[in-house]
Amino acid sequence: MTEPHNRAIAGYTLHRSLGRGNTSLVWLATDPAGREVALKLPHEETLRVQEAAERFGNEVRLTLQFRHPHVVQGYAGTPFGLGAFLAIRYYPDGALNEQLARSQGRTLPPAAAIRLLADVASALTYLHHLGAVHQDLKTHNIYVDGAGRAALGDLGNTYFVAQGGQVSGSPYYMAPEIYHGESSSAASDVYSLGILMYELLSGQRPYQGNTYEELMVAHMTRFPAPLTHLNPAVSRGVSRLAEQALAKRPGERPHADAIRRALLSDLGETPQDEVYEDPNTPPPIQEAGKNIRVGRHGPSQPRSAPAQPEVKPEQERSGGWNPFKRRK
Ligand SMILES: Nc1ncnc2c1ncn2[C@@H]1O[C@H](COP(=O)(O)OP(=O)(O)OP(=O)(O)O)[C@@H](O)[C@H]1O
Repeated sequence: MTEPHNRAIAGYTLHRSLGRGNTSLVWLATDPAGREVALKLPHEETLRVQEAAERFGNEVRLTLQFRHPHVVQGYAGTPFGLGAFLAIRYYPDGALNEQLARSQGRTLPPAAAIRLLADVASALTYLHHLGAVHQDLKTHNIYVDGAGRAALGDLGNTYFVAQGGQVSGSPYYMAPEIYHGESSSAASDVYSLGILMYELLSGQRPYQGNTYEELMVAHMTRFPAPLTHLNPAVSRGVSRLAEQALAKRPGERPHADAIRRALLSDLGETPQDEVYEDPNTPPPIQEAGKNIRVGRHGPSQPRSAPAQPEVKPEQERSGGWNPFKRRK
């Protein structure tokens, strides 16, 4: 795909367009250090509309601020203005929804799916530890590397709960309380993770609908078939966990970290505590048998107030009916 661009970012060489989202056009580029990156350039329309510009700025700031092995790594960026951009890690296979589309309906082997889910649960554990909510967990926003490890991206709608932010979400993944008009929370992210568990382990989303209203009714009133019925290779424990994540009442859902631990146990591993670096103190010396540091965790700088994320319709990229028009 070669799409025209009229903005050059000093030090970056653009090679080809990787994809187009609602907010930006994403290029494969070489950065000043000679590294291949995915370079997000906001559309002109994004820069013109204040809410959209703030959403992009929010994504830039939080992506550069957060450091976690399962959150897409940000390298450099400028949040606002004509020179706005975000350089992030490049994933040659694209987003998970694109990878799944290429697999033509074949489900991932359960162990591979559970590994991805544990990685995403780990990313959510980190965000929730910081007091943030992602709000837009879905296959479009997950990237998988060549080793089969997942990272959560697209922090445009992420905000710190204590500071407030606009509620948003994608109808296939949105928790019942969000349909009711309540605020997002760690529990509503966990609900979206429950949807993702169904999707990756059974090959289908648990709730279907031809309109926003049908989806709303499904999320609020229906209960999906046990995952073990849809895929006998899924363990009872994981099947039960997915049901708990989809509890209608937010207070009845497990925390992301409990899901992470249960998924790792299902893989036969002993889950360790995640340790997050305090950016103001030097890293502690790790003792044998104690907590394992799994990466450069913790914000890379003291947290600053994020811009209020924009709430806007999301494009249905596959064409046809667009259930995302009625986003909250
Ligand atoms: N890090 C990456 N590595 C490889 N491809 C990427 C990467 N980031 C984005 N892409 C490609 O670019 C497309 C558009 O990216 P994305 O959905 O993040 O755009 P956006 O406009 O910022 O988001 P939104 O549509 O949610 O506003 C993706 O579907 C994917 O094909």
